[in-house]
Amino acid sequence: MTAVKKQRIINCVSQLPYKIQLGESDDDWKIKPLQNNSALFSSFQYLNESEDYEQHIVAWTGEITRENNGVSIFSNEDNINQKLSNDLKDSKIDDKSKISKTTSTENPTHPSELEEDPLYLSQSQLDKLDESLKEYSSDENSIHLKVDNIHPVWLLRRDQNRWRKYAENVIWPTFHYILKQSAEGEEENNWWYDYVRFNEAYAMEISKIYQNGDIIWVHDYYLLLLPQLLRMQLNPKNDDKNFNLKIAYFHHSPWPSNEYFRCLPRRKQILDGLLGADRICFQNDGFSRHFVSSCKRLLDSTSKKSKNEFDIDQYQISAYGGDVIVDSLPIGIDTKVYLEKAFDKDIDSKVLAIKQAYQDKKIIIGRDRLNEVSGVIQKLRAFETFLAMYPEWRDKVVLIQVSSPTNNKDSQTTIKLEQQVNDLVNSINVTYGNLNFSPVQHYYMRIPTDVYFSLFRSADLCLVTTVRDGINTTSLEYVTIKSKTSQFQCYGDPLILSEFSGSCTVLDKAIIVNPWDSVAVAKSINSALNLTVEQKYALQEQVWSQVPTIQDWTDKFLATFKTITEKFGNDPSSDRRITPALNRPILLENYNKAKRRLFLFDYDGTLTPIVQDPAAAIPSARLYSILDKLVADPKNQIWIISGRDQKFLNKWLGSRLPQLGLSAEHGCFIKDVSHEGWVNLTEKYDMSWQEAVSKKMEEFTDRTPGSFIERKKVALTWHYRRAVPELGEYNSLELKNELEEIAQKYDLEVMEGKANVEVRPKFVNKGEIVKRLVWHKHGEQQNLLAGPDFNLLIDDMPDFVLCLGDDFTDEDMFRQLNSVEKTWEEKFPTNSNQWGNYGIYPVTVGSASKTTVAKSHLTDPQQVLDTLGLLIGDVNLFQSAGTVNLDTRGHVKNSESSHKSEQATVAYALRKTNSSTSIKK
Ligand SMILES: O=P(O)(O)OC[C@H]1O[C@H](O[C@H]2O[C@H](CO)[C@@H](O)[C@H](O)[C@H]2O)[C@H](O)[C@@H](O)[C@@H]1O
Ligand SMILES: [Mg+2]
Repeated sequence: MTAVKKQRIINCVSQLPYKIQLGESDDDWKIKPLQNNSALFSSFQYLNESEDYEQHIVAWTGEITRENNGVSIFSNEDNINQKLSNDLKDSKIDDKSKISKTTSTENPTHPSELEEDPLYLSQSQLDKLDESLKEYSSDENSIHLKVDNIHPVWLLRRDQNRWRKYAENVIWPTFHYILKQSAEGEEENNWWYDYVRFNEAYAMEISKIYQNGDIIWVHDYYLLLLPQLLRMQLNPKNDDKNFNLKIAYFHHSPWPSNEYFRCLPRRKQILDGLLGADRICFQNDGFSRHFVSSCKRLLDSTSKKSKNEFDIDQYQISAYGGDVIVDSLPIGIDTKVYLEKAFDKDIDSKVLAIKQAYQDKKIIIGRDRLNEVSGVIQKLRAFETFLAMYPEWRDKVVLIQVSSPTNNKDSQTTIKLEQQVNDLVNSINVTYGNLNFSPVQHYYMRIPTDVYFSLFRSADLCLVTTVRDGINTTSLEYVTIKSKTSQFQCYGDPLILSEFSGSCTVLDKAIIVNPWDSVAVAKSINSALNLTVEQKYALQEQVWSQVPTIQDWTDKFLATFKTITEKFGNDPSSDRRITPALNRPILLENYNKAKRRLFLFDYDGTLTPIVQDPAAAIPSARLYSILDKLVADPKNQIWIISGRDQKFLNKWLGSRLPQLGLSAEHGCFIKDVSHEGWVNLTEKYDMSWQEAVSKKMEEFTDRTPGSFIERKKVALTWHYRRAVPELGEYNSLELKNELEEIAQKYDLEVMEGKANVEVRPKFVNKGEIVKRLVWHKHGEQQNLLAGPDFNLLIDDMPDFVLCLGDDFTDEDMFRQLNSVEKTWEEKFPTNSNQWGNYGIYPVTVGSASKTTVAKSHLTDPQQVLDTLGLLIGDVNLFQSAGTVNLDTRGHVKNSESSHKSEQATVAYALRKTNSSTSIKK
């Protein structure tokens, strides 16, 4: 019997669940488990043990450190943890000398030492580390997370935490409603380029292991560009119909309202990056709604709401018909493991120690990261208010607050926050404490899990006052631990939970508070501490039933994803092809190698952004400068193929740049490169239709305030951008229907443009123009009255065609180019280039989910100009994501910086060998 093939899942997370350090010798790798992100890691563990799945994990190694003068960063942390453990064990926790001041971590391996050490690892060291990691991660006997298939992402540049900067300094604050004073300065640009590289490095690693049918599951805000990059990297070969790229994304953090999200300068690239996924899932429906509204506002998407199989709201986001599913599913925890681990004998003795230390006192526990949104300040203020409002509790309640440092612990903001916390703690302890007792015990450190469990078990109340988070697993863990009876009566002690915490949408039966209202929180603390045993138990029963398990979360997520991919996969009416972003590095390589380049540009919405008034959509200085450079290269032929009339195109383009070829009114008129005369291709056509169409349009203009008619030589355009949107849209459909009747009579085409309806003769269109321009001897004068020359040899025609357009009328150009490519494949099968194609790029300008026959997309005119700037050498490759080959240090492969870095590695190794030989001597 053949074994059933397991479904492969490639889980992509920002960092491996391990910390890596290089010891004294060159191959002495030390690996330790990472403490945070335990909920997600439990899901990995679950999948690793599953019989149905074969899991692969792709993750960055995190900052690899060196042992500093024999002092391990691990031993330092262990020392700190040991200190708190000892405090608890020795019942010294209320020793005045320790509690009056905040305990904080001191870290002897300061990051600056790492900055100066660019970690020049030799290939053999890397191989050894790879091996050690694989051994460590799959070690059956160890207690850390076991992962059978681990694929580390190497990024070993100087200042390794550069890879975190954009995510942590720009995205994270915005997602948590913290607006930093920031501009698109050079520093932020560099962070962005690193962010793009970080995502690129993942795409590369995944492309090495990807097999058709795999589920790729991307996690959180470090990897927002990855879904789209994967669509670019993992394109089907030769339009393989069985190719089935399945990408799911889960967002662990909050998603902000559009008002905040749109402050991000790279907002469109971010949305576009994410929309490469088939499904985008959030912690709760509020976040999903924010995301949908960002797509609507920024990408002109529409959305349809329905329910999924678990009765959860889901949105089908469509921009011009393409679909991405957006929904929510709050993450859970491994309750079984918590219940096992928190109740072992060792922890019993620690609980006993704490209980004895606070024999006659109620214990309130708080455990948060120390950052601007965890609400530690709000908690302390509320506790202070509580002691002021309820004097009867003074000396009878202790708040043990454990605040763990974040990666940003050395930032000015965190230092200031730490100072504020210290001041508040001291002020409360001075006001309400005495010689023997301080009501607030603050520990600024990471604590080991046994201490964490013992504190939770000892607590009479847990206080979570976060002002914003994705989901607060601390509250889930607390409720879980309180669900078990034990000798220390820890069952059912209540939880006070902030209404701004993501978990409050899950644990809505907990005691919910507004952390900004310290009086209300103080009252809730008082009521919670006064609950009778029966009340506590009743409350606990309800809250406990709401805790989601990680197993359930994983199963539900995958089940829903299966339904989504199967439903769309089998539904013939659904066209959910997501158009990959244009692969800019390959385009650049192709451009540089090409000898005969043809550019076919639409104008409005492609070279200039759409604006209210058509007369105001004039070329920018940047566009002129790009066109100047493009036309100056004799290999290039540039054509603007637009719906605009000759007058407009002449005025703004032709008179300034006579080298441009122009086509006006959707193919009705044409003017050759470097010539002045126009030819009217509709000259012999009966124009009596104009009267009937104009009359109809006038009728609708009267009915639609703000609308107007643009009269060109041949085509007529009815614009409604300045009308009330709903009325404009509604009347445009009506008008279109009525015009169709006239169109049949005169053989016209009625086109729905961007907030317009246009009419022109059917036999001319942009595609016809493109056909004659491609089937033409490159560089030679056009015979404007003759058609395409199908007898040409491939070497006479362009070997690079970049066609850009944004709306429906441009699809004719793309369709034509696709057909040219097909014909060339048949006619000239041996003449394809090194990438196996003919250098033809039909590119739509708009979102990834737009329905189009183009092969790739660019988001907007700004990205169009960036791409053209890239070709003429004005723009850096990392202005926006492409897909680039990177070396292990994060340099573009074969680039100058990559070579320099390689040389430096060799020089470093040599220096090391020399110095060790001279010491030996
Ligand atoms: O083929 P194109 O070059 O893209 O031209 C298509 C139409 O573009 C113009 O209208 C559109 O752009 C205006 C300016 O941004 C905007 O106000 C309007 O709502 C859009 O529909 C132009 O006015 C038309 O003549 C072109 O046919
Ligand atoms: Mg356009």
